[in-house]
Amino acid sequence: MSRFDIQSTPLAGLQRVQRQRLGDARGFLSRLFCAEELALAGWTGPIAQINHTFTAQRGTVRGLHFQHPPHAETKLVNCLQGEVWDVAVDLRRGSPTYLQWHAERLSADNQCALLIPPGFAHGFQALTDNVEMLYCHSQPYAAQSEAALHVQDPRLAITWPLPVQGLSPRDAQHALIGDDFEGVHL
Ligand SMILES: Cc1cn([C@H]2C[C@H](O)[C@@H](COP(=O)(O)OP(=O)(O)O[C@H]3O[C@H](C)C(=O)[C@H](O)[C@H]3O)O2)c(=O)[nH]c1=O
Repeated sequence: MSRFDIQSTPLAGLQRVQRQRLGDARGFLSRLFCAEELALAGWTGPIAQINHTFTAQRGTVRGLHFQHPPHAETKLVNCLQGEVWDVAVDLRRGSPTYLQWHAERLSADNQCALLIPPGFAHGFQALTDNVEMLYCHSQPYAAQSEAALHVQDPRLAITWPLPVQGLSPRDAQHALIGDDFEGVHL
């Protein structure tokens, strides 16, 4: 029995993954990851690292982060507490949807995750206080391969449901996309 309802999005490879809860009088069991099922959605390797983040204040935005090869990664982004506006930006050089973005509301209630393929930047806005996120990464964190875009970059024109706030000092100073920006060469 499938434990995930996997749906495509307008950006090729970016998938909305809804977990199916197995509930009973005590509560529920929900599967976060299944190598066999998620291989069908494009996750073909082992999980390299799992991260847990807590974001205290509604309105806070984290992102837009990505890694260049050889550490370009697939991410499975889960919201286990609260609700977020989760954004992925297609940076794949040559993609017909290059620099386009897509967002999904992820929440503990809707049990939805976003499977983000290599070559995408990721960010989110907390829509509630006390948001907890759990990320599965197919590649290890590699600071030397990491890059980022500004969450309010006019070339992306991402709509954030709430006024952007709480950027980290690092996220606040990411450069805007210039004519020399080349995206991610996969
Ligand atoms: C991304 C990352 C960071 N770190 C270290 C580096 C810093 O010392 C510290 C905080 O890093 P940063 O401010 O980049 O973390 P976030 O802004 O919360 O980044 C997170 O939010 C955005 C939306 C994402 O997509 C990232 O994948 C996700 O990790 O954790 C790690 O040890 N592992 C990691 O994978």
